[in-house]
Amino acid sequence: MIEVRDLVKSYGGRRVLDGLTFTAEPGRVTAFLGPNGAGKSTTLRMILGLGIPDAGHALVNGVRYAELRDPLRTVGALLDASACHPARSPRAHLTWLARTQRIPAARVDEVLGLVGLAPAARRPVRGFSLGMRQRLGIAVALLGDPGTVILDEPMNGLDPEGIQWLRGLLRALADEGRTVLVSSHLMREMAVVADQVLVIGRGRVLADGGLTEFLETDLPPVRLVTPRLDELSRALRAEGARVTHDSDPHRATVTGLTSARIGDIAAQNAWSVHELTPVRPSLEEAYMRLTAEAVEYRSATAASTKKEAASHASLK
Ligand SMILES: Nc1ncnc2c1ncn2[C@@H]1O[C@H](COP(=O)(O)OP(=O)(O)OP(=O)(O)O)[C@@H](O)[C@H]1O
Repeated sequence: MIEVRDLVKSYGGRRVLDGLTFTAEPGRVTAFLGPNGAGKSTTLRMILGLGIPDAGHALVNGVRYAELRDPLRTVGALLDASACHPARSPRAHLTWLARTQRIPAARVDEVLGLVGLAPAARRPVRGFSLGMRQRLGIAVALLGDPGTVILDEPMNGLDPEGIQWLRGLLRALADEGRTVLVSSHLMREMAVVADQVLVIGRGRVLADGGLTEFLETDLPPVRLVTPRLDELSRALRAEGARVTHDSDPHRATVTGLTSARIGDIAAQNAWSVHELTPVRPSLEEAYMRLTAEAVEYRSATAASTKKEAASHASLK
C-alpha cells in the first residue's frame, strides 16, 4: 500500500508537487497519468526515498522508504531502464543486488526467466535494446518478490509481444494482492490493465478513482441509426439536442439527451430506430479533456505549424 499525503516539492523556486494526496491500494493496478512535467517521476522518487519532500510524506506500508527494513523485498521499482553498468550482464547485476539484500541466488534465474531475458543473461547490457533494458529493469523490480511494485513508463521500447506480456504480468501481480503503481502515456494499454486511474497535472491531483467511474459521463453521446433521420433530427433538436449527421444518410450522433429519451421520441412518432447506442469516451478522450488546462508542453498543430512557416517565409 502506498500513501502520499500533502506532498510538496519545489526545484529552484518552482513548485513541482503542490500538495499531492492519494493512496494506491493492494490488489489493484493504479495507472499514474499526467502530461509531461506534471510531476509523476518526482512523486515516484519521493515514494522511493530518492528525494526529500519540502512538506508532506510518502509511505509504503505505513513507513517512509528509508525506514523499511527490507526495501527490495517490500517495494520493487523501475525508474530508469539504463540504471545498470554497461559492462555488466543482467545475471551479474541481479546477483549483485540479490547479495546486498539477502535474496536467494535462485531468484535471479527465476526473474530472468520471468522477463524473458534468460537467453541474454550473460551478455553485457551495453548491447541491449531499450526493450531489453526495460525487461531487465522489471526483473530488478521483481527480484525481492515485493508486495508493492512501482514502474515508471515500463512499456517504453517494448515490442507488441512485450507489451502483451507486461499487461498479463501487471494483472497477475495485482491479482496476487500486490500494490501496482504504473506511470504511462499509453492510454490504450492503461485502459486495458488499470483498475484505478490517478491523473495529476502541475503537481496536483486532477482525478482519482475507479476506471469505470472515470469513463462515466452523465450524458454520453448517442449513436443513432434510423431510416427517418430527418424527421427525428428535427424532433430531437426541438428538445434541445445537438444532432451531428454523418456521411451515411441514416446515421447521426446525438448529444444532450439520453438514449431512453431519444427512443421515446421516436416511439411516440412511430419512427423505427435501428440503433441507439450511448458511446462512452475512451480513456484517452476522458484524459485529454481532463488535462486540457494542465498541459505545459504543447506540440504545434499542423495548422499552427503552417502559420509559423508562412510567417517565417514573410520575414525572409
Ligand atoms: N532534480 C530536478 N531539478 C530541477 N527540476 C526538476 C528535477 N526533477 C524534476 N524537475 C522538474 O519537475 C517537473 C516535473 O518533472 P517530472 O519528471 O516529475 O514530470 P513527469 O510527470 O514525470 O513528466 P514526463 O511525463 O515527461 O516524464 C519538470 O518541470 C522537471 O523539469
